[in-house]
Amino acid sequence: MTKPPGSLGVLEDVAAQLAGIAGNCPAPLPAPAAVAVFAADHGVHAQGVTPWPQEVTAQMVANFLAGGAVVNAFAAQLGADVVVVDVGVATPYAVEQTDRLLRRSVRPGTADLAVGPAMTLDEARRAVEVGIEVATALAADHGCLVSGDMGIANTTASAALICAFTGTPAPAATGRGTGVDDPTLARKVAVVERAVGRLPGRPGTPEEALATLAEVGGLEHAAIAGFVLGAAAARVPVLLDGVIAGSAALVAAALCPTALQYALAGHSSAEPGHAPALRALGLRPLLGLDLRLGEGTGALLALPLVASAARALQDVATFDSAGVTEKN
Ligand SMILES: Cc1cc2ncn([C@H]3O[C@H](COP(=O)(O)O)[C@@H](O)[C@H]3O)c2cc1C
Ligand SMILES: O=C(O)c1cccnc1
Repeated sequence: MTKPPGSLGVLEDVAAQLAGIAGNCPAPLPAPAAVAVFAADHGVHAQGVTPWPQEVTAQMVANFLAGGAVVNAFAAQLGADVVVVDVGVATPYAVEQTDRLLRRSVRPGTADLAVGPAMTLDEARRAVEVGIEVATALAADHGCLVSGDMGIANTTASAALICAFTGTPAPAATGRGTGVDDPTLARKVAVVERAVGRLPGRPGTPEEALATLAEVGGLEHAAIAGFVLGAAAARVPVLLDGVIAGSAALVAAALCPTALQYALAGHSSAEPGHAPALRALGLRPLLGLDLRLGEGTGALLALPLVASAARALQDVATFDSAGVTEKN
């Protein structure tokens, strides 16, 4: 390529990764892209770990379908499709059925992870399978999958998963989520500490990973883990969003380590657990914008970078073809 070797920095790694994923060089453009917003509720909401009422999850599902959320704005900017996957929203919502809403509820929200298992092993497995199914279907007509999440209180479950899988102490992995005050943050840390304290230790096997997910995770975390597995199986790149996706990717990595070779981290979230999660995954975030929203927004913002990396590999002339003299 007509540029000094290495001059595209991290984008060269991205281009090589895309070529590896496709098994072809140059890789196809990561287009069209589809963001799947996995929505679910959390029994741990009862512990007062977030100021937002639980019904906001369902209300945001309606907002996503109406096109009114930030993820819709960013997706529109990039020509990406948005689908919403209900894996366990607790509040009923009345929306017109469209093919952009997949009703795949495993249960109407998890149980309170502060006091016992969030879900059964079977429910965790079924939610993982929803993610695999969605990724498989989207990969048939999309060149890039993007993870999104919606679930009031889900940063608490994310922190618990990150502690469980990386050994990070609860105070270092637990953050302010939507912007909680000091007393609420202290409650969150205590809840995460207590939940992780019930676990037998760091999960090593896939069975232990599923058990950890069932004990302290969320239904959307399970589905996003499956989404990563499904994207890898379909040989399509999957762009990960923030701390919810990062914690879910830890589950995916424990279920199938090679699956993470198909994943890119779109950005580094302001939530403190995200950095140790990405470190454990060996993923370098493409953007650092102090975002803390979720929905897939940070991953979508990184999509033009990934597309440009692929485009450069496709379009840029070689020294030979352009008649440019090589360095001495
Ligand atoms: C209106 C609104 C839109 C959102 N979109 C994403 N989240 C994000 O915030 C929630 C997690 O934060 P916490 O653990 O503090 O509850 C999740 O729903 C996440 O997707 C939202 C939150 C709200 C309130
Ligand atoms: O990192 C994220 O995706 C995030 C952070 C805070 C709240 N919701 C999502």
